[in-house]
This record gives sequence, structure tokens and C-alpha cells, in this order.
Amino acid sequence: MIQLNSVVKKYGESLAVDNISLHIPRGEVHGIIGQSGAGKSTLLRLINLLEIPSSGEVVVNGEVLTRLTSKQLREARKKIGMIFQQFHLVGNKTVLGNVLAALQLARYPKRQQVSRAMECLAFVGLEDYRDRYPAELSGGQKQRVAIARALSTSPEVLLCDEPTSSLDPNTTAEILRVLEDVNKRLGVTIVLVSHEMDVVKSICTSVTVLDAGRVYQSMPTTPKGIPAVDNTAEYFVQQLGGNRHA
Ligand SMILES: Nc1ncnc2c1ncn2[C@@H]1O[C@H](COP(=O)(O)OP(=O)(O)OP(=O)(O)O)[C@@H](O)[C@H]1O
Repeated sequence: MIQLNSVVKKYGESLAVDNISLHIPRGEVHGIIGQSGAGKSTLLRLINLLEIPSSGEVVVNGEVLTRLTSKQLREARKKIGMIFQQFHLVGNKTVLGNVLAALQLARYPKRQQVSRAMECLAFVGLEDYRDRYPAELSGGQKQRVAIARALSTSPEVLLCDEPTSSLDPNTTAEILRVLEDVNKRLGVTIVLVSHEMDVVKSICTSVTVLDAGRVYQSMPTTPKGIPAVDNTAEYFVQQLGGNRHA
């Protein structure tokens, strides 16, 4: 579903992503974890080419994104939704207006835009909030609107950059249930960056631990975790119940 081949991202002389090859099969909820500065957000943004790789290849759903023209890339991006820690809603548009804006941008058939937007708002449980403005919503509600907006073009992949990091534990749990629904009911492959181990353990089916721009380990998640060790990346692996040499 998602394949990165020897992807490098440099900012000047500094290597944010250092020769990463990674395969994420369809239907996974794949976590990306690692300490601050490990390259998690950069890696996520390379998947939809919000960051252009310095070298290497990004393949999503059989399409080599790194070889597309900008017009073809715009089309391919409709199948890759994204949500962010800070929601990024448009403040002067209503809830419905925010979802409609995405459909307009994607040139969705005009006469079906409102019904499609309402369908997505119903999916996240916010159809009654269509006329509210973002400032009138809680953080969890804002993230639901962002999810509805991301789903509006029926993506096959949803990229989530720290989607619960601004939320309290109860709201975090609610949003994770919505993301689980997105994965299970809609069959959307999810890639989720988080620094919260509990988030990764509760929702991810597989995980990549990054260390200094490299893949330290990729593995399936298991519910058990074992005590911390000195190396931070190894700590993440062990908390996830994995074995570096497995
Ligand atoms: N636009 C940029 N220009 C220059 N350097 C950047 C840019 N974006 C990221 N970097 C650098 O690339 C490295 C990886 O950053 P990235 O944000 O991907 O890490 P992260 O693991 O997501 O960190 P955090 O958990 O703190 O968000 C860091 O050293 C960062 O300073």
C-alpha cells in the first residue's frame, strides 16, 4: 500500500530522514514513534509529498508519487487524507463549510457536495454541529471535523500527525475510537505519528521506531511492555513488547 524506497530528506547539510525503506501493507494502523527530532513528522509528510524527498522513491497505492507531474500529484493526494495536532480548521467557515471547502478543492460534483459533507459529519457524530464555527467547538470536536474533512474525498490512506497530543485522556480515547472506525469500517490504512506510547499501543497494529532519521525497528505491536533500558529507541521497542534482534 505504502512503500518508501531509500528515501532521504536533507535540510541543508542536516539529514532529517536518512535512507529509509519501509513497507506498510493495506489495512494497517501503523505507528511512527521516536524521540523528538527523530524525523517522525518529516517521514509522515514524505508519504504525501508535503515534503519532497532529496532522493528515493515514494509509492502509494501502486503509484510512484515521486514521478508524477504536479497535476497528477494533486489527483493522487485526494486518496491521501491528513490530520494534524492543531486541527488546521478554517476559522471563518462553519463546520459544514470546512468540509465543503475540501470537496470544492477536489472538484467533487457540485450537486453532491453538501450530501457528501453531511455523510462525513455523520460518520464522526457531528451532523448537528454543521452551522457552528471552530471557535465554538471543543478540541475533540475540532479533530472530528478535521477527520470528516479528510474523509470527504474517500481517501485510502489517512496520515495522522500527533492527532491526540492537544487532547485530554478521555477525548484522546474518543478520537482513537473514531480512527479505529475509519480503519475498520471504511478500510482506510492509517499512519499515525505519536510520542504517546499508550496511543500507539491502543490503536496501532504495527509500528516503526525511528532513531536519528533511521528505522531502528519495524514490528507488529503487542499489548505487553517491559521495563525501560538506557537507549531511548530500545526503550520504545521494549515498551512495545518487541525484541531488537527478533
Ligand atoms: N523545515 C525544516 N527546516 C530545517 N530543518 C527541519 C525542518 N523540518 C524538520 N527539520 C529538522 O529535521 C529533523 C527531524 O524533524 P521532525 O520534525 O521530523 O522530527 P520529529 O520526530 O517529528 O520531532 P517532534 O517529535 O519534536 O515533532 C529535526 O532535526 C528538525 O530540526
